Amino acid sequence: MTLRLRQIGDPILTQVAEPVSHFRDPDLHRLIESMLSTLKDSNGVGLAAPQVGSLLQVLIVASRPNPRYPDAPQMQPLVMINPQLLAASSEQVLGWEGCLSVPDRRGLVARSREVEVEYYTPQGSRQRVVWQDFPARIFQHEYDHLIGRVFLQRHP
Ligand SMILES: O=C(O)C[C@@H](Cc1ccccc1)C(=O)SCC(=O)c1ccccc1
Ligand SMILES: [Zn+2]
Repeated sequence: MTLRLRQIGDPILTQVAEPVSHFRDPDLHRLIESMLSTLKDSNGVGLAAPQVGSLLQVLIVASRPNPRYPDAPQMQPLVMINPQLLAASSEQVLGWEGCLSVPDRRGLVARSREVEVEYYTPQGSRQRVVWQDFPARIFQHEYDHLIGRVFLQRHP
């Protein structure tokens, strides 16, 4: 089922998501399936649960080569539950971003070039990953969604 993508102005996008506590909850797995199909239908490279109305710490990173990042890796969508940013390089890079919740807007955003992340898979196993460049950028964009930050949004 494809879920409605919340747009800028929807208060849920400025709230902080809660950690997942029950990995065997069938609602969690229904949410993950819905996010994967929403991501596919929207042709995005990332998605965070608040964007589909769920204040849970679930995000997906799905880098693929594209006109702005032609050497981006082609990734199977990676579902990350309760992600934690363990380290972020002080070296930052400016790059173009879009947001499925802010249609028709592109913006230049400074992000750490490298991140180290710890997360849980839908099966509940703890993993660590180190990303650079576009996957690192996508992660930081999605991680912002989990703490109620939307790119280019200036709080009045
Ligand atoms: O709103 C989102 O979280 C999805 C967003 C993720 C993102 C794109 C670009 C940089 C960082 C994070 C999108 O997928 S926007 C639409 C899109 O498909 C796209 C935009 C720019 C480059 C490649 C794809
Ligand atoms: Zn976004």
